[in-house]
This record gives sequence, structure tokens and C-alpha cells, in this order.
Amino acid sequence: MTTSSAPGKVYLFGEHAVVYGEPAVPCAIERRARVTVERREDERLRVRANDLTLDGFTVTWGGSGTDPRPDVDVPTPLVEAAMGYIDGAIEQALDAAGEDGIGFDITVESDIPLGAGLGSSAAVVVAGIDAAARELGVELDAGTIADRAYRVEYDVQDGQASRADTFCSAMGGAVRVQGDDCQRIEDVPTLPFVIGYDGNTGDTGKLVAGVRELKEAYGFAADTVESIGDIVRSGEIALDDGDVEEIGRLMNFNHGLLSALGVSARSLDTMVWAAREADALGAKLTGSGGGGCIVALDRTEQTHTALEYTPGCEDAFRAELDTEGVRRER
Ligand SMILES: Nc1ncnc2c1ncn2[C@@H]1O[C@H](COP(=O)(O)OP(=O)(O)OP(=O)(O)O)[C@@H](O)[C@H]1O
Ligand SMILES: C[C@@](O)(CCO)CC(=O)[O-]
Ligand SMILES: [Mg+2]
Repeated sequence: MTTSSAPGKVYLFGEHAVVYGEPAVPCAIERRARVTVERREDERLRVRANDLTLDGFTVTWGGSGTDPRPDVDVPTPLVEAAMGYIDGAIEQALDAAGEDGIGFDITVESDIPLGAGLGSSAAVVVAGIDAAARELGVELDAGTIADRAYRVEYDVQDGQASRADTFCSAMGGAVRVQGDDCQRIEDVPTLPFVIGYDGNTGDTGKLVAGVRELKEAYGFAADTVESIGDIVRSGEIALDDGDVEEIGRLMNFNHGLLSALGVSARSLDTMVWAAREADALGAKLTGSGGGGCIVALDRTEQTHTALEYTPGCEDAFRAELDTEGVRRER
């Protein structure tokens, strides 16, 4: 039995635009998904994922001669997506090990809210690939895991995914991703993250498709995507200078442009404004949007407190940058 974990992330800048070749800077946070994998005697996959619904569920599928569809009492799209990520992770591990037709018992435990912009999918896939590969006796380096995890996200998101979430989760720390070029950013200043969560989810695939449509229909939407790239480039200079105030201002601008691209939500805007009114250095939605989380920068407790009293904010918490990526737990 092997267990691996991998962190979630917030985007300092650049989500969505990164899908079209602009740079982005996600930062890993100290909230992890843990995946435990144990080889079975047969070819089936049995998954326990207690976070997927309030009651949790267990599902078994696959294996020759069996119905590949799981028989469970939870909304099908949720199960299909989860099957996609977990199936994909196992497939990648089997491929890396040169194996085939091996079943596993898999348990997923996670501190990362699902579908909320904190990269829960990438963390589950990264941890899953590492745990399953080790269960098969293969040690993969973080770069290889990132690459294989990206292929899984790409498939599940219908061919519209960047390497940002998976690279960040595998490597940890702050990273810069542009197309296939993925690097860690060293010596980042202390980033006092505060996260607000509205309890909702956004469908990453649908939101990405919406931005693509806008971008194809309007030149100014395409310009907006490019402007997000400009913000990221300015943000890299601010990071290099350790200028956290400037980083905050750029995050505010980034949120405005994401909003223009239609991926914000009333609850996200409300939390962003609550953070701004509490004198946060900056605040923006993080991840694909539509609902989920905002990330603010504040060295004081004011934003945290303000978010706790903001209607529509279900949870507010501080998060530290996690310099460690995928990690062996057992
Ligand atoms: N704890 C978990 N157990 C099982 N599956 C999970 C878990 N966490 C995430 N997943 C899978 O990841 C999906 C959410 O991925 P999605 O990309 O929509 O959101 P996200 O990764 O949290 O946010 P974003 O991509 O915007 O940063 C879930 O629907 C589920 O399939
Ligand atoms: C919206 C997006 O940019 C980030 C989702 O966390 C999609 C991606 O990069 O694959
Ligand atoms: Mg995701």
C-alpha cells in the first residue's frame, strides 16, 4: 500500500490566458490531496472518495467482463469526472511501469475544496500517479509526474488545459508556466494569502470553452487575454523586486479582466470587494472561476475577518505557500 500527497494552488496571475499561450504564475498552497493505492488481485478499480458528496461514496468499476459504468447513487457527471481523473492517473502509472490489466483499491482524501479554483483535480491526479507508480515499483521524478498529470487533465477537460495546475502541484512553490515551458520561481517574497470560498463550484471545461468563444467572436476579448499576459509579465518583475504592494495592484487588475471575460460570479465579486474594502493589497478570483474561491493578499487579519462576515462567503482561511510538491507519505 502506498500513499502520496500533492498540494492545491492559487493563481497569483494568468489563469485562462495561460490556455492560449500567455504566461501564468500559480503558487502551491499548504492544502493537500492524499491518494492511497493498493494493488488488487483482479483488474478492477475500487475508489473511496469521501469528499465527493457529503455522504461520500465508494465505487467499483472496470475489469474484463464487467460493466464499465459504476452503479452509484450520486450525480453522474460528478462520478464521470472523478472516474476520468482517477482512471487517467492509474493509466499513466501503468504505462510508466509498462504494465497492463492490474486493479487497485484507491482512497482519496483531500483538504482542497472541490471544483473551487484551488486545483483539486491536479492534486488528485499528481498524487494518484505517484502513489500508483510506486505501488508498481516505479519511482517517477516530479517533472515526469507533472507531464503525465497534464495529459490526464487535458483529456478530462476535452483538450483545453494548460500545464499550470499540474506542474505547480507536482513541483510545489511558485511557478511560471507558458505553453510547454514550465519553471519554478525561486526567492519569492512572503505572500500573505487569504482565501475566501463561496461553497460553489465552477465547471472548468465549460468556463474555458466560454472564454474561447468570446475570444473567437471579439477582437477585444482576444486583446483582453493578451492584456492578462502583460499583467503576468509585470507581475514577474514585481515578484523579482519583492514588491508585494505592486503584486496586489496587478491582482486587482487581473480580476477585472477575468470578470470582463465572463468567468467571475456575483459571490466572487462580493468577496473581492470585501477584501478590497478591508484594505487587502489585492484580490482576485483564482482558477477557472464561475464560483469557488478568491485569493487576497493581506499581512493583517482584516481581510480574513471581513470575509468571515461577508454574506455568501462560506469559509475564509489563510494559506501558506507550500514549497514542497508531490510527496511520498507512506
Ligand atoms: N477529494 C476528491 N475526491 C475525488 N475526486 C476529486 C477530489 N477532489 C477533486 N476531485 C476531482 O476533481 C474534480 C474537480 O476538478 P476541477 O478542475 O473542476 O476543479 P478544481 O481543480 O478544484 O479547480 P480549478 O481547476 O479551477 O483550479 C472533481 O469533480 C473530482 O472529479
Ligand atoms: C482556467 C485554467 O487556466 C486554470 C484552472 O485552474 C485552465 C487551465 O489552465 O487548464
Ligand atoms: Mg482543476
